[in-house]
Amino acid sequence: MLNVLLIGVGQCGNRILDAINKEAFGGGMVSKYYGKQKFTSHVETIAINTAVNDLKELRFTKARDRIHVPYLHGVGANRSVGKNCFDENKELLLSTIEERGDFDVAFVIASASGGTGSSFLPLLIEAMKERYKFNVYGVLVLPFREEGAIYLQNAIFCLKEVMDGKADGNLIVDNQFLKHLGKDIKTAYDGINSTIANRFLFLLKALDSEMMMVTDLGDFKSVMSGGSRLATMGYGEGDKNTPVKSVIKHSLSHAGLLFELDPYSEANRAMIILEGDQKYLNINDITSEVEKLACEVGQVFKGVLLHKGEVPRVLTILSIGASSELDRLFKIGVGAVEKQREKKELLSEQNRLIAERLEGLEPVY
Ligand SMILES: Nc1nc2c(ncn2[C@@H]2O[C@H](COP(=O)(O)OP(=O)(O)OP(=O)(O)O)[C@@H](O)[C@H]2O)c(=O)[nH]1
Repeated sequence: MLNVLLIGVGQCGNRILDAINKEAFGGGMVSKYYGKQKFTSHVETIAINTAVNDLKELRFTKARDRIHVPYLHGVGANRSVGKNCFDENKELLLSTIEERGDFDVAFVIASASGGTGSSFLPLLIEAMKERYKFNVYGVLVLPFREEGAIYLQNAIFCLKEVMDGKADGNLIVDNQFLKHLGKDIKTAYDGINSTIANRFLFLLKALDSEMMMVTDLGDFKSVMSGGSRLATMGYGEGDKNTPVKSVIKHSLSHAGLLFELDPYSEANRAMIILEGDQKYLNINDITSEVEKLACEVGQVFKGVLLHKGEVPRVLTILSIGASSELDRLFKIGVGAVEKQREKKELLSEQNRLIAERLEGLEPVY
């Protein structure tokens, strides 16, 4: 049995962790106290935040799993403030992790664009990698593109830090790409968070199972460390009449992915995990789809989880190589930084002129 640690930092990371706990405990309001987690693995969860109200909002995460780092009400999207705050509280956070025992793998989840999560995530992963032997992965949520210049610049600097950082890899999820999951911001968040939660439960189940064809933590690491150190997930689910080929294709399509990617031309490595009743998992169909992807991507690991009576489901992990969507994001992020700089320069020029005009003058009454 694997020992897994899931950490959610900042409001977005906390909420996604809460959605995972909701799924894992079955969704009842008190099941976190009496219920048994659905995981095969032993899973510990920790929600970290500088804003106590964000922690209070969590409904499925136990009180003992919510760690408040005192800093009034969040760091206000300022990553420099967030980084200082992390440094001052690093030992508190690491000792909280150590109290939970030893782990085989950990995931740190946060938005790339806020203040707390996006500044803590790269530093926390670095600190964990320096101190512990287990693999640590980041899960980063990218902003809606219209959320403003500060969120955009935070996102590109955070992304750059994780691409150069110590994590064993990072999964990215794009709010903008998944916007269609809700008709307003609240339902979009709920839809995105529960989508991530469902895929996470699938992934953890797969990593801790005896599979017909082997994929394990080692293969996962190989996929996650490929390319830009960024990866994303795809998912497909069929019914008893859906050919497994279509379920695999769905997981690799726009409708199945968490980030805009052409898997055939932009992925570097892949892992495909199939689950269901053997009668729905035609091995020749699976092999031909996997070969098609492997021809373009290079390396594809595959695993099959057999469950009698269950409809076919597919989870794909794709490491991202050169990606046009990443390129676009960096371009608009750089534009946002330049605009911020211009505005700051204009303001300081205006202040200089005001000071110049007032020089030698006193108010007259
Ligand atoms: N998918 C998803 N994104 C969210 C959610 N809540 C916030 N976000 C996104 O997260 C980004 C803002 O980051 P937050 O997590 O709120 O910020 P924080 O890390 O708490 O940092 P500060 O509030 O600045 O201290 C924005 O891009 C939001 O769209 C959520 O529940 N789900």
